[in-house]
Amino acid sequence: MTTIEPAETTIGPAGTGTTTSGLSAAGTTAADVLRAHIRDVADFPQPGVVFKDITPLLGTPAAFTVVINELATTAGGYGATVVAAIEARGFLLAAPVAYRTGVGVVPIRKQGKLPGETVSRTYDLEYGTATLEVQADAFQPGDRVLLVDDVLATGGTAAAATELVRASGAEVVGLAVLMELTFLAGRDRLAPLAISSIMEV
Ligand SMILES: O=P(O)(O)OC[C@H]1O[C@H](OP(=O)(O)OP(=O)(O)O)[C@H](O)[C@@H]1O
Ligand SMILES: Nc1ncnc2[nH]cnc12
Repeated sequence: MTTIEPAETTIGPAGTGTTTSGLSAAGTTAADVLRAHIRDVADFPQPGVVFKDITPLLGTPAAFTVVINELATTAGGYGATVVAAIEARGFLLAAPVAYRTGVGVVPIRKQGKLPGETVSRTYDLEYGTATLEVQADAFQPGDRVLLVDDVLATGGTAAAATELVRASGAEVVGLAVLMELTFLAGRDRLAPLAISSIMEV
């Protein structure tokens, strides 16, 4: 496998010395970088929910690189042979993580989007109900699958995705997310699944 090291890029205000390695001389971590590029939106998509908007992160190449590299390191640590991307925001993260890690990416989509035979699960999330699907032949026997998403909240989405992968005959080695809303206890719901989050809220 070819190892590609991205060019070291300075991010943040000039002179802060934060780099794409995720660490600066001052000890800035990937969590610090992520926290600085998340926008809280009150009462979206419904009253009482504080929505964690990742669009500032997506729009800041150097910060995005730090975060993708961190997720790719996680994927390598789990020995993942394939990354499963949870629609929609998970797609934006899982594809570059798969590319960086040198593995394939499988889309886990909302209902009605995938052709051919699919496996599906309906679940509740922090603000509603949804159905996820994966193609029945998406995984090979022996695949070690890392689920990738932006947010772990109640864990409903990740639980459904885990069930889908297992029903397709593959092993889920873990879940990697940008952030975990700890007050919603998704981690407890998913136990004993291995979960890696860059930052906790
Ligand atoms: O842990 P949970 O309570 O299940 O919530 C987490 C999920 O909620 C959001 O997805 P959403 O369904 O809003 O879809 P989107 O990415 O298409 O916006 C988020 O991207 C996670 O997938
Ligand atoms: N508060 C939140 N912000 C962004 N995505 C979410 N998914 C579930 N809860 C969320």
